[in-house]
Amino acid sequence: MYVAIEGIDTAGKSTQLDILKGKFPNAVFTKEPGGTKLGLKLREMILNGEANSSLAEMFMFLADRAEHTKEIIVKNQNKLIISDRSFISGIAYAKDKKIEDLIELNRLATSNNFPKKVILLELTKDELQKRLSKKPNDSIEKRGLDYLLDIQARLRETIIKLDIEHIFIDASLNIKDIEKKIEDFINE
Ligand SMILES: Nc1ncnc2c1ncn2[C@@H]1O[C@H](COP(=O)(O)OP(=O)(O)OP(=O)(O)O)[C@@H](O)[C@H]1O
Ligand SMILES: Cc1cn([C@H]2C[C@H](O)[C@@H](COP(=O)(O)O)O2)c(=O)[nH]c1=O
Repeated sequence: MYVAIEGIDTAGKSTQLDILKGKFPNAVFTKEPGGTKLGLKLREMILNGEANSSLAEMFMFLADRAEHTKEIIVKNQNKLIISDRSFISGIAYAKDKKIEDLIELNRLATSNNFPKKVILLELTKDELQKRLSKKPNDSIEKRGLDYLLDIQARLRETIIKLDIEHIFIDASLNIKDIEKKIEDFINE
C-alpha cells in the first residue's frame, strides 16, 4: 500500500517519518523530490532556485516524480510504501497552474499510481512562523508565510477534490500523539 505524508515546510513530516521507521521496519520509506539518484540531482537544482521559469520548475518536479514512480513506487507495489510528499504537493505548490491541468500532468508522470492513503499535517500561522524562524529557508520557504499557508489550503483542497482516503492532523499536537494517529490510520 502506497501512503503519503503531506504538509507544508516545517509541518513535521520528517519528525514523524523517523518515528514511523521504527513502527514499520519492513516498509519502504521514500520522498519527493529526491527519492532516486536522478531525483536528488533535480532536488538540489530546484531548492537552489536554479529554475527561473515556474514552468521549468514544475517539469523538474514531474521528472522527479516519473523516475520515483518507476524506480520506487511500481517496484515496491506489494509492500507498504511511506513517502514524504507526493503528487499532491506537486499540485498544491504549482499555484499559478490550473488544478485540472496539474492532475492530468501528474496522472501521466505517475502512470496513475496515486497514494491510497494521505496524511496531511496542518500548521497555524503562528506555529509556521515559529518553525521557519528556527532554520535556514530554501528558495521556496523564502516565498513567505502567506504563500505557504495558501499552499496548505491547496493541499487540503486537492486531497478532498481527488477523494483520496485521508486524515487531517493538527501539526502542533504532541509528537507522540500525532504518531499514534498516523499509525492507527495506516493500520486501519
Ligand atoms: N509536533 C511537533 N511539535 C513541535 N515541534 C515539532 C513537532 N513536529 C516537528 N517539530 C519541529 O518542527 C521542525 C520541523 O520539523 P520537520 O523537519 O520534521 O518538518 P518537515 O515537514 O519535514 O519540514 P520540511 O518539509 O521543511 O523538511 C523541527 O524543528 C521539529 O523538531
Ligand atoms: C514534491 C514537491 C515539493 N515541492 C516543494 C515543497 C518544498 O518546499 C520543497 C521540498 O522540500 P522538502 O524538504 O522535501 O519539504 O519542494 C514543490 O514545490 N512541488 C512538488 O511537487
